[in-house]
Amino acid sequence: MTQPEPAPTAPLPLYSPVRVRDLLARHGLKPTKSLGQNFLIDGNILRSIAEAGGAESGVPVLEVGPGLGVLTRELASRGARVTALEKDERLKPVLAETLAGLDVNVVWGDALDFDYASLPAGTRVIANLPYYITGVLLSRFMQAPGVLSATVLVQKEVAQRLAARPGQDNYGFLSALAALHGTVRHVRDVPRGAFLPAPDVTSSVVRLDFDRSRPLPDPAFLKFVEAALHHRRKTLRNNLRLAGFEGETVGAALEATGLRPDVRAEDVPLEDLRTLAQRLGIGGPGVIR
Ligand SMILES: C[S@@+](CC[C@H](N)C(=O)[O-])C[C@H]1O[C@@H](n2cnc3c(N)ncnc32)[C@H](O)[C@@H]1O
Repeated sequence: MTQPEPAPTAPLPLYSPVRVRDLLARHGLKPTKSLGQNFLIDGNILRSIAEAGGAESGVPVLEVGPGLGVLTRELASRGARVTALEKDERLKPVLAETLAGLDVNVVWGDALDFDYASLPAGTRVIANLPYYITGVLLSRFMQAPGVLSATVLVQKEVAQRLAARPGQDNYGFLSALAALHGTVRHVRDVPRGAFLPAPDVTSSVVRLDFDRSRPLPDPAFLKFVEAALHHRRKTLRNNLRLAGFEGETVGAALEATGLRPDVRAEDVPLEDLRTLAQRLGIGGPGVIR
């Protein structure tokens, strides 16, 4: 009697831990901690990042750090026009394998050296960011006129900082920067187990939408805000003095703005920082919007 043929089993998806381990082993790779290499191994999370980020047919998408290509595949299979920036050239043969048949523009090099101003209008950034350069990258996306939104996986603590308002825990320069460029929405938390290897902390997906109908904030004003919030728990007066402003001038400007002389930097609304900056002669037309 002949045995019935075993039913064909569906191949495991690319993001499954077995496939990810196999890819790494076959290419002789170990994730590099200093490059923030924590690879996603959870299909639900991948899909929710792609969906929340607006990866749709014909949409230009920028991904920083494609890694093994699992998120990249998800984005490209939805028809998005993906450009992916990757620094680790050891991943060349991996991406050649995992992105085979897909039209993805992989740019090899440091994302910190990329010219974000060259991105086409309507670009959506969608990425599981290397955590060690999250802040710098977010500020580059905010300041790139073509970028409409950034949907990114970041440490939960960074997500909280992005969404914080003056007077709240975690409020600081990153929160002010985000508020000056648009809005922040918390999409979901992501447990450590969704990555291989697991990072030390919980992560979150956040979506930042940038209002491109407004001019970009004046760089001098941004510098002023950064200085004002440098030691956020100290007084605003002290921070501005440390930044080189003369104590009496700051005192008079605080009084004229209706702020207490000992107001803590983290409690000052952005509108008041704008008024104060104008009183101190900082920034051009972008200061008041
Ligand atoms: C958190 S992993 C994300 C990998 C993949 N997208 C995923 O979700 O599984 C971060 C990726 O960013 C890459 N990377 C780190 N620093 C970079 C840099 N300065 N420029 C470009 N890519 C970088 C790492 O090599 C890694 O592939």
